[in-house]
Amino acid sequence: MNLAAMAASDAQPAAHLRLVSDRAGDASGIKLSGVSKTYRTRDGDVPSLRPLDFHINDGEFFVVVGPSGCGKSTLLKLISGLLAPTSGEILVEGEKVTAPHGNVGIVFQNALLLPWRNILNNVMLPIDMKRLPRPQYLDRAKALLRLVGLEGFEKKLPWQLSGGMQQRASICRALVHDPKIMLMDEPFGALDALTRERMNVELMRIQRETRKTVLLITHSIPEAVFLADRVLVMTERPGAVAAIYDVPLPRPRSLDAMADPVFTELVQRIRKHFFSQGTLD
Ligand SMILES: Nc1ncnc2c1ncn2[C@@H]1O[C@H](COP(=O)(O)OP(=O)(O)OP(=O)(O)O)[C@@H](O)[C@H]1O
Repeated sequence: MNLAAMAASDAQPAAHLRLVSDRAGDASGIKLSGVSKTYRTRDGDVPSLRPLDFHINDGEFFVVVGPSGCGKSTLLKLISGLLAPTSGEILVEGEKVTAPHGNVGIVFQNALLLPWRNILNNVMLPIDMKRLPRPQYLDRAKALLRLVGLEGFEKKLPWQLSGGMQQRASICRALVHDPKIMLMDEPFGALDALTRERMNVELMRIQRETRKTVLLITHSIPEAVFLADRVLVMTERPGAVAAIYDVPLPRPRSLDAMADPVFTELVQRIRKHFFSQGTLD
């Protein structure tokens, strides 16, 4: 049975696990209308995303889970303007995305810090690349490093920091030009389990303090439920929306939230979308 059919065949979810619709018509946040992507290659077409329609609200923590190769990274590249959709339209803050734009900061799985630049100068990289006035952003870069607990490490080189610290620096780099939106592609996938949990708590705090809209991609269903206001579940490639779930856990959340019956029920429910394929943890 395919994922959509599986989702449809399930019994009606309890009220707190209900599928939710998008709040269309709002000009803020991110709005996708009929967005699809087919890669044209020498070996033929690779349909990667079927037409997607959803809206991410301003200030929302929105998490996408889906099987490997279903088009999650493609989705992120489309929203950042690094790729053009084959069909449809993406609006970020009410403006149509036609090219890479400054409304987003991106965090990848690996911190990708430049080894010859110290931490502060790595955080300042977008400012240097965009030729923005350095003095104006220097205090902001230092304040962000303070926010993520890296005060005193400004002059260190990346190899002198742990993996988790490097990833925190890369979050500062994504935020230094003060974008409205943070796009995160498996940001903690390369970290050990304990560091990853700590980074999740840290990330929620950063999002609360900076009030950014976050779109985060993960393979981990528990991580998705722990972090998200809403979780979008994708089908296998070409990816489509299988379901969108509200996460009604109160904020701020601590790791104790994972023991809440609402958390475990929601993890189970999302896992049902995948159990037959065994594609997620
Ligand atoms: N530049 C490209 N040219 C051709 N096909 C591509 C290209 N980039 C991605 N694809 C294909 O599109 C599909 C979706 O890729 P994408 O990287 O978006 O998936 P994903 O869900 O992020 O995967 P994963 O979870 O394994 O990281 C895959 O089948 C992939 O092989």
